[in-house]
Amino acid sequence: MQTPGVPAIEVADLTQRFGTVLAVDRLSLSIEPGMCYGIVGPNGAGKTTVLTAMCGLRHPTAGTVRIAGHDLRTARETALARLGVMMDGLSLPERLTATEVLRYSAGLRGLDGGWRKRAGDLLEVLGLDAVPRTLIVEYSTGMRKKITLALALLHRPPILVLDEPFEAIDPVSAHSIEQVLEQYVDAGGTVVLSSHIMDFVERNCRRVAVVVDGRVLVEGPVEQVAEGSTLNERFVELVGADPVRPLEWLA
Ligand SMILES: Nc1ncnc2c1ncn2[C@@H]1O[C@H](COP(=O)(O)OP(=O)(O)OP(=O)(O)O)[C@@H](O)[C@H]1O
Repeated sequence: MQTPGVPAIEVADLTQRFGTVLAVDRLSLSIEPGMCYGIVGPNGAGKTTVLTAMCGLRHPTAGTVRIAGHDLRTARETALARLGVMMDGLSLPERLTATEVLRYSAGLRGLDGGWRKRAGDLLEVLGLDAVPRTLIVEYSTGMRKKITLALALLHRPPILVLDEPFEAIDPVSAHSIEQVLEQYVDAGGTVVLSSHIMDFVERNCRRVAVVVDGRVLVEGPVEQVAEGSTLNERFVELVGADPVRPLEWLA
């Protein structure tokens, strides 16, 4: 599915400033093809900002992003054609149903007729086939997340970039999504995702980067980063959690 030896995604010295805020600080990552790669970190650490730059949705202040060897600045179209993206805030055609939105996307991408079977399968496994007449504007947060995932997979890209794919997703749907991602990686696909669900990262990701204050604090195989603890325990240890002082008005 991808060229051996060429990283699926390579980020070098990525820096992102928002005014006086340094959201990402010379961050570098190299993600080999054919694995699920997790990016974890506390709120505001810079995970979404890194994924946004990986998808070419914002030009970073500095640094480079290569997708399958293609520099996003000089070969943007070729690079982005390899990606399926699930990010909050991506606009959707609100007055269409799920099937219509998938048909619209297939048309824009010039996909051959095989998209119909894939669209039907995706709607079924994501449980969106139960509401065929519902317009996107009427969707809940979790349903929007699911249709965005279906759109990300429809053209069978070799690389998926997913920002918090399980946020607002019910446990049954989360189980289905996990199985879809497993199949995708088993077939040679690369998944790069951010998540606060450490259990998922531990079960499914081969490597993980712990990002704090826009920098990579630790990176490596999940078992190595966890150092014999659970990833959750190790995360709290790494990030540092002070005990919450007693709030007298709660007593
Ligand atoms: N568009 C923006 N304008 C200004 N500041 C921003 C913008 N986007 C992000 N930031 C800031 O950049 C920093 C990193 O934010 P980011 O959303 O990347 O963190 P995150 O790790 O994804 O957090 P969370 O886990 O809460 O989703 C934060 O300080 C945030 O306030």
